[in-house]
Amino acid sequence: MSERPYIVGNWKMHGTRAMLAEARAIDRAAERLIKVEVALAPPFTLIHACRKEATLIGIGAQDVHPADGGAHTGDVSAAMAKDAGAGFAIVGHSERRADHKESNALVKQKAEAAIEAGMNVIVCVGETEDQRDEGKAEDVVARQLAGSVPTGEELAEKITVAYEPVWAIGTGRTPTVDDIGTMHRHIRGKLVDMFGEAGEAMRILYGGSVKPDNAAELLAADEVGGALVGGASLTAESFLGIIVAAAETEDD
Ligand SMILES: O=C[C@H](O)COP(=O)(O)O
Repeated sequence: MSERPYIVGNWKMHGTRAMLAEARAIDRAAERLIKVEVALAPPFTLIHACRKEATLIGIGAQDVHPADGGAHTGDVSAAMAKDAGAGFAIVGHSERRADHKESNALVKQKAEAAIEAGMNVIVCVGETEDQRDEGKAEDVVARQLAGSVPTGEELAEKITVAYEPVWAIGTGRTPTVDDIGTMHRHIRGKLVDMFGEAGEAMRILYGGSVKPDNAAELLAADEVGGALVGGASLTAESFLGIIVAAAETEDD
């Protein structure tokens, strides 16, 4: 893959202003960032401050509401997230699909709203353990892609897909490198079906228990263009360990 690896930290519901020091430290490791595209998705409450503290890396939102605005207590629109400093939005994370009963159709609306507001999107897909055990993982991911990813060749460069097997998130368990490669090739095929030639260049990230000590191996899997990192993105030390591993894959 020609593009630099894309390493995105998803802080989930972690972080007060005390965490800004971590964002600053990640940003200051500028010389290592040349070979790697790095971004953080802090909670909404820290987007503006992270954007001010960290000038080199991307800053994004973990979700957006599909509507432009209105009577939606507690929600944040794409335009509001962008105004706070977010350049991209994660949509369809399995925690939102599970905690908030988000359907594929809703995820697609959110992705469309984010793109309409001028942001890029990371659309998350991934099977549960039961679905994998039943041999349904590829079908589940195909349905999620068909239902959640906005189509149109001109949108391809704005969309990244993150494959996150639900059973690997926060568990310390990961699929084998072969299984990741198999699923990423499957996703690539679907993206080419959906976007034509433009689907060849779309980035596909792997997420689920990526750590400094397994990052090199996971990032080397077929069709893996980077990582969506949860727990190991919460300190600069561990996140930088993954970034360094990603940079080293580019040296090979
Ligand atoms: O968005 C990130 C993923 O859910 C992975 O989380 P994790 O690295 O803590 O397993």
